[in-house]
Amino acid sequence: MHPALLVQDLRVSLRGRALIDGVSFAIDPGQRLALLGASGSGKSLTAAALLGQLPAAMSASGRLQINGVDVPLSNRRRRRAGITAIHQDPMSALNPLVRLGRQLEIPLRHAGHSASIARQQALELLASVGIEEAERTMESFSGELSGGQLQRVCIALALACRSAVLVADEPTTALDMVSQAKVLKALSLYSESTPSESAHSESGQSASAGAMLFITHDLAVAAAFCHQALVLGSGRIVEEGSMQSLVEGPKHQYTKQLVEAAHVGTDSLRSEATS
Ligand SMILES: Nc1ncnc2c1ncn2[C@@H]1O[C@H](COP(=O)(O)OP(=O)(O)OP(=O)(O)O)[C@@H](O)[C@H]1O
Repeated sequence: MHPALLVQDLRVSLRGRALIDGVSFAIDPGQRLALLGASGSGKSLTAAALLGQLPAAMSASGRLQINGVDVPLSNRRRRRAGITAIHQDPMSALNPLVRLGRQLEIPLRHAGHSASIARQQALELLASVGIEEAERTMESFSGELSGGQLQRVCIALALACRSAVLVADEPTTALDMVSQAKVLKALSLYSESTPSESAHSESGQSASAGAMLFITHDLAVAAAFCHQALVLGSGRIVEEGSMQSLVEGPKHQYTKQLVEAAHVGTDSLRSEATS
């Protein structure tokens, strides 16, 4: 079996300066890999390279495979190749002139669903990410929603695409704790669903459970949500392994600090709650 996502020796440079320097990893179907690292370590550039969204001045080399098929890093039409993004900035993903319901229905219709099934699934996806007034939201334009609502619509849109690989860059930062929990649940259902359960079972298009690259600064969320972790430092991998081994026995200085800070945060919250 091929990994859903294979990245080998990824390099990104800008005017001869290496910003990403030989990053390699693989994610199997149904697995979630946390991409951790200090600010400026190269997380977003790694995601941008995989998504074909690097700034024009940068060049990328290396190998990218999705479900065993090579995808040229120069190819910008990644959704067709089976990789979709959840961006930090929802406005960049949504068309302000098209009703949100229509935007959600387009990938579902492309997958071969009838208009009524596509509408039903769009409503279900909105509900799954905690949008309470799903019917009204379907009729709305992006300018009529709050930042947190828009972020959840973007997540629903990414799930509607049902790609083999989902790249989520800090997908829950703008959300309250309740919404965050709902979104993480919806994302985990996406990565765990099998062909018979998937949104595309009707058309037979979806091949297997989704793989996810999950970029976050929040170790607690990563630990609860991801199976594997990879830590970047100055564009290189400085630590990798199972999420559990990373939390229980961090080796690199940055990872140790991250684990320590997470403990300090939890301990101080606990002592505040009990004092
Ligand atoms: N458009 C750009 N032009 C020049 N350098 C850039 C550009 N974007 C990123 N870089 C540089 O590439 C490196 C990696 O940046 P990147 O945005 O990937 O970091 P990050 O790990 O995602 O950080 P953060 O957690 O703060 O989002 C940094 O040194 C940054 O200064």
